[in-house]
Amino acid sequence: MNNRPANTDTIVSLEDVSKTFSNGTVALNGLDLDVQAGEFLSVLGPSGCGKSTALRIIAGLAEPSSGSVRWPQEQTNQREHELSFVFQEPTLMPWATVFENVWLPLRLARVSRASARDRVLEALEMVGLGQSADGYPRELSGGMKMRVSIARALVTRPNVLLMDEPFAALDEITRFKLNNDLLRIWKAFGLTVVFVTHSVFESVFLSERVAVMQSRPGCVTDQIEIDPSIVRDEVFRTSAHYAGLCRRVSAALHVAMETETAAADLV
Ligand SMILES: Nc1ncnc2c1ncn2[C@@H]1O[C@H](COP(=O)(O)OP(=O)(O)OP(=O)(O)O)[C@@H](O)[C@H]1O
Repeated sequence: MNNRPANTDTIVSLEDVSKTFSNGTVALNGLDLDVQAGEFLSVLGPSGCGKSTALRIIAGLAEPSSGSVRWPQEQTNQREHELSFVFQEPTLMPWATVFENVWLPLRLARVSRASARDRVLEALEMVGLGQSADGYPRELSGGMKMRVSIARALVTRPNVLLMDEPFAALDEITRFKLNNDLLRIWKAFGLTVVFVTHSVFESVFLSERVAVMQSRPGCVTDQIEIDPSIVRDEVFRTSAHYAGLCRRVSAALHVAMETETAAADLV
C-alpha cells in the first residue's frame, strides 16, 4: 500500500515497482519514478535496463509484479482515453492511406470518417503532412512514416504521450528535425511526454528532466533537471552549455552502468 502523499502536479507515480517475467527475468526492481503534468521527461539507460517495460507499465500494457502505479489526478479509471503510445517502428497499415492510418484510433472508437476528418487533418497538419493525406506509406520516407505515427497518436488528443525510442532508426538530420517538431507539438498540445531513448544527446536536447536507469535490476539511479527556460534551438545544440549538460548526463549513465557491472560481479 502506497501512503506517500502525491505532489499535486504528479500525473503518474511509480513506487517500488518490480517486474519479473514468467521466464524468471527480473526486468525491474525498486523502480521509483514520478511524472509531472506537462513535463518532458526522458528515460535514458543501457539496452535491456527495462525502459520499455517501465513505459508499458505506465501505459497499462503490462502489470507490475509488485509496487504501485498511481494516477493521482484521476477520479475515474478513464486514463486509457488520454494516453497515446508511439513505438520505434511506425507500424502503419500499408494498404491504407495516410488519412486512414491516422483515422484508425478514432475508427476503433466508432468515429466515422466524416466526423474524424477535421481531427485527422489537424493532426497531419501538426506533423507537417497536411498535403499527404491521400498518399500511401510506401510513398513516404522513414521520417514521414514516423510523422504519420505521431499524428495517429495525437488524433485522440491525449494529454500523455509515451514514446519508446521513436527516432532510433532515423538518420541524424531527420532525427534533429523530428526533435524540433516534437518540442513544438509538446508545447502546442500542453502534453506530458515520457520519452525513452538510448541517446544522451537527444535526452538533453529535448527534456526538462532526464531519469537515468541501470539494469540488473532495472531502476532509476539518477535524475538530472535541465532548466526549462532554455530555448531548444540550433544555438543551444551547438553551445558549450549543451555540451556540459551532455557530459553531466553521460557521467550519470556511466555511474549507472558501473553499478550494474558491480551488481553482476556479486552474482
Ligand atoms: N516478454 C518478456 N519476457 C521475458 N523477458 C522480457 C520480456 N520483455 C522484456 N524482457 C526482458 O526484460 C529486460 C528489460 O527489457 P526492456 O525491453 O524493458 O529493456 P529496454 O531498456 O527497453 O531495452 P532496449 O533499450 O534494448 O529496448 C530485458 O532483459 C529483456 O530481455
